Amino acid sequence: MKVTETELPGVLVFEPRVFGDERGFFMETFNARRYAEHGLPERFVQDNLSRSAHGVLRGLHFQHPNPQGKLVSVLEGEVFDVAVDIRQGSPTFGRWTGVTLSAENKKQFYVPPDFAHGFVVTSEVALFYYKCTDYYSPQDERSLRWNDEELGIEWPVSSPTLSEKDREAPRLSEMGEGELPVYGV
Ligand SMILES: Cc1cn([C@H]2C[C@H](O)[C@@H](COP(=O)(O)OP(=O)(O)O[C@H]3O[C@H](C)C(=O)[C@H](O)[C@H]3O)O2)c(=O)[nH]c1=O
Repeated sequence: MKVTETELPGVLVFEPRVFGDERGFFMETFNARRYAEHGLPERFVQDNLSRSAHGVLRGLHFQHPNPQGKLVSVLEGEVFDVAVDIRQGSPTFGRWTGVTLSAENKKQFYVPPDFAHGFVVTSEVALFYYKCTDYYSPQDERSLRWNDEELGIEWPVSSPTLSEKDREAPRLSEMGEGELPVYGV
């Protein structure tokens, strides 16, 4: 398995080994012991699957408190996936990193707890599958504006389809006291 670090410490790209033959292919999509060797928690407690059409952007979302780490992948189609460091006091606070995930490249992206996460669909349809290190906690769910100028995320889709919640999300600078995680805590 190939593991690539990004410019944000802890945000990693995984490329699992793929065994192809005349029947098709086989790959292990998760192995707690092996992924823990690269710093991931062994405990993932919830798996999610969403299906979206071209141009749909889900995010930027995070839970605070009770943050979720997410190991994300694409089973059908292609997305541009983004992680944002929102930890107050972090040396990379407000920085983002993105990666193209697709059924074809079979890449996985690890977004640690206390990072905001979102993706936009760049294929006709995308099936988005991910593992979470903690449970969904609706009262802790927060949104961050996808096109916050201070983040400057270079989304490959200029006019995405958003939920009302995401359309109305605040900018990072508009987040109130206690709404953001603190680095090192
Ligand atoms: C996330 C979640 C949602 N729901 C329910 C709540 C709503 O009635 C419905 C749709 O939720 P939402 O519009 O928040 O779904 P997404 O926009 O895909 O949200 C996700 O999108 C970005 C990419 C993320 O990283 C998060 O995992 C998550 O926030 O599913 C649940 O029942 N359990 C869950 O874990």
